[in-house]
Amino acid sequence: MEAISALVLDPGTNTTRCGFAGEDTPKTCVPTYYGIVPDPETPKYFGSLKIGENAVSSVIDGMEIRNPMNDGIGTSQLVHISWAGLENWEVTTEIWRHCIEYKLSSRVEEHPLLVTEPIWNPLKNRERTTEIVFEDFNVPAYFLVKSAVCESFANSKPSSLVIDVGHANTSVTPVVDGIPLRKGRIHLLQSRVSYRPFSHNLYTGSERTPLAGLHLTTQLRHQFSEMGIRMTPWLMLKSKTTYTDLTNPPQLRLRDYGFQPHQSFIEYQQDRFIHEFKESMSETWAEPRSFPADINNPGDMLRPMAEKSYEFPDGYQRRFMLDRCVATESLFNPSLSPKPFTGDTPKGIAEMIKDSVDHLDADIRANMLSNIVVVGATSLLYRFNERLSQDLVAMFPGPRVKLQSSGQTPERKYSAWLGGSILASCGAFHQLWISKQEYDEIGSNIIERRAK
Ligand SMILES: Nc1ncnc2c1ncn2[C@@H]1O[C@H](COP(=O)(O)OP(=O)(O)OP(=O)(O)O)[C@@H](O)[C@H]1O
Repeated sequence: MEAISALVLDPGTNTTRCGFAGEDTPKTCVPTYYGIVPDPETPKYFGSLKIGENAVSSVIDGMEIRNPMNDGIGTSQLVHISWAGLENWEVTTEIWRHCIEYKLSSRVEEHPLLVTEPIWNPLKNRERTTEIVFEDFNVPAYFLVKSAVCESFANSKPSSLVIDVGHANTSVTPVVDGIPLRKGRIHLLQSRVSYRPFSHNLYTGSERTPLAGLHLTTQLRHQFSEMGIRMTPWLMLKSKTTYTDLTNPPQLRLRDYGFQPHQSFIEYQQDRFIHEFKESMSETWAEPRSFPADINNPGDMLRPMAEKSYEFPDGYQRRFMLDRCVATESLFNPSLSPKPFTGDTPKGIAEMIKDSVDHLDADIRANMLSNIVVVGATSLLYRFNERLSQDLVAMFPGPRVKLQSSGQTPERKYSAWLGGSILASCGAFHQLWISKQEYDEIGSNIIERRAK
């Protein structure tokens, strides 16, 4: 009889990844953003849900685009408008179900399920996730693992300082022997497994900042609108004429849908070309001297920065040089963000890492600094690691700072999923699964007892 492989679900802010344990990449990667169309017939969600790449890109009258994640911990934006406290979990459940049952064509009740979570996930969310997998999905067995632990395993470095540069967050998590360190204590992956007890007085040090992919998108959006660029998404254009003079743009020929799509839908579609710009044009400033105050007069550079041309969806072509680095520079130097922060300005990524390392027990500091694992899709920015390494070497001149990142794009993007896939398929992990029977006996708090 063919063995039933476990499923691995890695919910991120931008996309939710799912696939079978033991494989190298997730079978599916679905947007975590969803559409909601007002529909009096479906009061459960206060509208009908549209989940998946095609659904959220369909032009539907009144469809609003939302994201059930807020702050990376599975709470909904809806909470902020205070009329649908629990709807977020219902939507989250539907997105997970869509990944497993629709995209993987799998019967979820037949597979053990491993789910990844951020280190800052609060207990109520961990318990809610446990309820969903046992009550709604009826899985035979389940486990919840910290993303940073998965990422350390995916990079064959169970002791490492994991830097995850994602969509809504960039986080730093020290992991020692597969155990993430947080708030003064070691969070044991599972008490029954004999992870080596750690005797240091550790009161460190997972930190996070919103300086990540979404921040870059916001900064680029601001930069483009300051330049006077029309932000018309591809999907809404009937045809385009190429032009280079912003003062004399050709008339736009737009598709006529018979209605005006919802503003959130338009912005979601604008994000598509902004993401493309980020991925193909943006570059990280990694010169020995600081980023020039006047980008039009940069002075001497170690190596000249190539000019690159980009065509916006409406046909506007523009050459970009140092302005390709303005948004990315704000990841390290947030006070230079083109769009200022409304609240306190966060610390730059390198400074955040320094805070985390400074709180580490002196015994392990050097080990962490020479085992820095950089993951997350935003870390794919051109010269990102070079810049990060440069800043960290300046901050820690003594110890040997060594960054490690996979050269393979999927491994960098899906690192947490891949680590989950490795863990869930290894024999020793089998004793960790929480069974349905254990859940029935103890309830959702089993997660706190078995997977801290
Ligand atoms: N090659 C690239 N260069 C720069 N940015 C990229 C690249 N590829 C993807 N991104 C950006 O990375 C972000 C998604 O990162 P990732 O998939 O790690 O996030 P996530 O896991 O969904 O979110 P989070 O970890 O914050 O919960 C998006 O903002 C996307 O535009």
